[in-house]
Amino acid sequence: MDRTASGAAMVHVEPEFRPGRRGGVSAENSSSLPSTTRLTEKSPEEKERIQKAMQHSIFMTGQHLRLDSEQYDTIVSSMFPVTVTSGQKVIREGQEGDNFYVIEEGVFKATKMVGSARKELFTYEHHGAFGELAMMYNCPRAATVEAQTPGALWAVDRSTFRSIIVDSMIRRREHHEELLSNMPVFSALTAENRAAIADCLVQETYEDQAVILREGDALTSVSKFYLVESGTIECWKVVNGERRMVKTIQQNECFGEVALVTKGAARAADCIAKGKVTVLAMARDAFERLMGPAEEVLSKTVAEYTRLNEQLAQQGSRHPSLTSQAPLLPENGTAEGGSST
Ligand SMILES: Nc1ncnc2c1ncn2[C@@H]1O[C@@H]2COP(=O)(O)O[C@H]2[C@H]1O
Repeated sequence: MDRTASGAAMVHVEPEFRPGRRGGVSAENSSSLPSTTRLTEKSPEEKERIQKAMQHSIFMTGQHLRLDSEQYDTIVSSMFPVTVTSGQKVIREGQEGDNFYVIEEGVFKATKMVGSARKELFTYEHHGAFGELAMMYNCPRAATVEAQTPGALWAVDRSTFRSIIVDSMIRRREHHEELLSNMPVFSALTAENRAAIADCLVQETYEDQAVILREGDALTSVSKFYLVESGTIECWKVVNGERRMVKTIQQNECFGEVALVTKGAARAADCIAKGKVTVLAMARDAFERLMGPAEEVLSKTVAEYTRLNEQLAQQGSRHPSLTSQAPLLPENGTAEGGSST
């Protein structure tokens, strides 16, 4: 095994698919992928290396593409390692795109011809990703990317990349539409409304005790509305100076609607993951744009919470069923806005 300048191990492979290199070939999701795609099970060590490499890519962390955990896993399974030598051109401007690359290690310089001179665009210092534009827009490579040191990359080929993204988007929409059809809050919506909502939902996962919303937090432009896909949310609220668990929210139910419906009110309760939780989050602007037809249902929910809170406030002592060991809230912010997978 070779070592790069910084001493990290590099795996030498040809820049092509390596079927079944480690473990079995995963059949999951493979039916809609090109026949050339090999989904290879990655070892825990490889997964860690890929995850580390992807963390530094805005594109791959989903801020750009909004990959959910399923899409992310499929991309990881289809990745194959590529090693390059110093001076090697990984991508040539003007050529047809072959692969999308995530940097594990190495320095790479992107340049472009401007007039008769080659202009430096960007230097990737051991992290980042490149090569997505030609894949997504079916256009020639917009720049040349050359290794400045020996490097290690993870690559996804063009047709796999395209079909994972396109196919995952379709499957994700269908999955979301099915979930929405089981959620009472969406019962008044038309199929078209639901399809539009399905497209803008982003899956987020939270570990046990993660604080998703915190009572008293003001709404911001990145505030969200949440649908519980799996798991349980505990809602805690200060009532008469005492912090109590006031509600549990389960699969197919929603939370975070009160502040959005009452426009500008602070979050009315802490919403905390009980065990591992998966939610579908809807951005505030999408909520305001798309949830109009659900206004009546949402207003009823808000009225029910108001009634419940009045009842709780009138209770002289703690109701046993409403109390339990209150989880300590971390000092700093909530998970809202930054924990999509
Ligand atoms: N008793 C309660 N009063 C108000 N909101 C509650 C209560 N119990 C649970 N919640 C949920 O907790 C969420 C916190 O954020 P929101 O106020 O936007 O919306 C709130 C409701 O979805």
